[in-house]
Amino acid sequence: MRPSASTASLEDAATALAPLRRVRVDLVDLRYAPIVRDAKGNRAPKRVIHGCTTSFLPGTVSALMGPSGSGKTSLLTVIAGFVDQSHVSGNLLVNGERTQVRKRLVGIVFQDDMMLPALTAFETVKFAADLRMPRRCSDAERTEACDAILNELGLAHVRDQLVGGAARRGVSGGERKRLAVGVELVTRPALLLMDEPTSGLDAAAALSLMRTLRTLASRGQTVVAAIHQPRTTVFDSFDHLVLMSKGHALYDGAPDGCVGHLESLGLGLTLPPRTNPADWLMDVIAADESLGEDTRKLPEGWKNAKTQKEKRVFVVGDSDAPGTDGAAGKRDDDDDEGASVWRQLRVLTVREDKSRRGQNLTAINASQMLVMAILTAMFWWQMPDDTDAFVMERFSILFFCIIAQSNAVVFACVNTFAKERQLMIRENAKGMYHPLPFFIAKTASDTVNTLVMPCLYATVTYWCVGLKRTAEAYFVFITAFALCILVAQSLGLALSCAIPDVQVSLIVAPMVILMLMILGGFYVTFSNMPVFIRWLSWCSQARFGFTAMVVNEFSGRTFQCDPNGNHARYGTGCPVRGEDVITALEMDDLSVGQCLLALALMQVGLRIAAYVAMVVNFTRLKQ
Ligand SMILES: Nc1ncnc2c1ncn2[C@@H]1O[C@H](COP(=O)(O)OP(=O)(O)OP(=O)(O)O)[C@@H](O)[C@H]1O
Repeated sequence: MRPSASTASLEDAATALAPLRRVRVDLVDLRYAPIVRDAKGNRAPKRVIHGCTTSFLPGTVSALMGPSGSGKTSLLTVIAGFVDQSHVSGNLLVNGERTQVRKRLVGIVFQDDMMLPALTAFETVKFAADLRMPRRCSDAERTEACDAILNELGLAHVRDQLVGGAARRGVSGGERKRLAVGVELVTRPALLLMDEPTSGLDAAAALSLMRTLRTLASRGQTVVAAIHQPRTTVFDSFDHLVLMSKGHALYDGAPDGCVGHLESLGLGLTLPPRTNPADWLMDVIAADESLGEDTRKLPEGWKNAKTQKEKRVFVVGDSDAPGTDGAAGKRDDDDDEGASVWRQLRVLTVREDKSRRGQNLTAINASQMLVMAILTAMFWWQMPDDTDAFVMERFSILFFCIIAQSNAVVFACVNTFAKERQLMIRENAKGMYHPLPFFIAKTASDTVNTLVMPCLYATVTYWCVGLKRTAEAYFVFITAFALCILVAQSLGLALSCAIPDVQVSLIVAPMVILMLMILGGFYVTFSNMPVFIRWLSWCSQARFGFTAMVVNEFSGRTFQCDPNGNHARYGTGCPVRGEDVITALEMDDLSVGQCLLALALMQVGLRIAAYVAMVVNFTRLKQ
């Protein structure tokens, strides 16, 4: 890569896309049996790959083809090292060495490519480059490489267009697939694995993508694509075909030899004229699968085939594999890992912020805040501060502020994290970053973005309804409110991280927050709560936030008695002392400072709990 020049030339593209080294992968009787749970909850290994022996060579495009459930995706994830290795047996050889492919040398594109819809095509590739390119690369070199990649993949015209998604139209399906390839190319991987690269694309887009894969292979990349039922043109563009069914290999060799092999088995199989071979192969496999596992003919047919016996299997220790750099040919670039932890933190913080582009300060959010503020102001407008008739109203508006915003924040947090976590799991498995910088970046972004609208609402409400009119009281109120909102959000995040099922966390989180609200002391005073549950109020952020606000609002004040009112609840004296109100509400056991400290500790504790749950649940190697 050359350090200067802003426009990516063809030469730049060639360099940016050429793999760092050439890698040959040999599978020798590779088996994969993950532990699965049945309906009764019993755990047992499930044989997903039954013994696969094949070779993937640099400079070639190989296809793993087979019906749904044949094990194509599983084989790709096993090769990429994305599965629990204790469930894998047999040999996986990389340039003759029994080892896993180094993460920096492999790029994997999943069927459901996950990208952040609010980023542009260039930003998507650039963030990947910032996280994955060698540390010594300058920013200019990264930008140059990204432009070269976009040019090469035919994406220059959508460089500054948003990726988009279901809610917002962005790049087309074909462009999206190519962009997913581009994200992987930033590390110049030797081995590119793709799951269903052409699914959802029309004939022209599918062929164009295949041409791109061929170009990559021509530069020395080893390309392996799992594909279900390709069109004839796509089928013809492969160099190598592995036909699979229910974890068994049915054929392995040149694509044009596959039909001949099946026809030669003596099963009366013949490709009808003017038929797409891929369609016919799927029909033949479906018929064979319907015979049942013990009476199937095709797996046995391949085991006994002459071509199978003649296949040269690469052996352990043979590091002079033809067409590779050999195990000894390891290059310095291999050792240059991606971004440092500080760089990861910086890049992820910027990405987190950009990925929320258009989400926080939208017209809808602002309108929602305005409507809520108008409604609140209407009901509690400018309460007189010298009569006890409005003591109850002061009390209720404080709690309403907490409850109105906490629920919305928790729900938004669970929803947002549900979308982010799959991407995080994938990127973490690819070794793009450590979970800690991701979590810190998320916490920083959450803190800023979550508070803007609720604090605006609380500020407008505070002055409209006529709460204590001093700057100091407002400052305490907004601090208690902000901490309360942040703790509620952290609780939502901790629950999302602890409960891997999104649907369950969407049900549990609002229930927990409602429970904590009831424990806040507004609806039921603490002494009237059932003893067995009263202690839980010490875990309620609403209790601390509400107590801080009540003490802040009422201390040091006196209220004249309304002649028609019943002030007995707040003490016998008249005028009513604010301290008597606090005592009557059973909120005299904690000071404002203690409440704020408790909220701050809860915030730190919940974030730590969320991080631990995230690491335990989401950053293990699993897809
Ligand atoms: N971790 C796992 N736990 C349970 N079952 C698994 C696991 N991994 C794979 N399988 C099972 O292995 C079989 C093969 O799945 P795989 O996704 O590899 O098939 P595929 O050929 O890629 O299918 P498709 O074309 O539909 O994507 C399926 O029955 C799947 O349920």
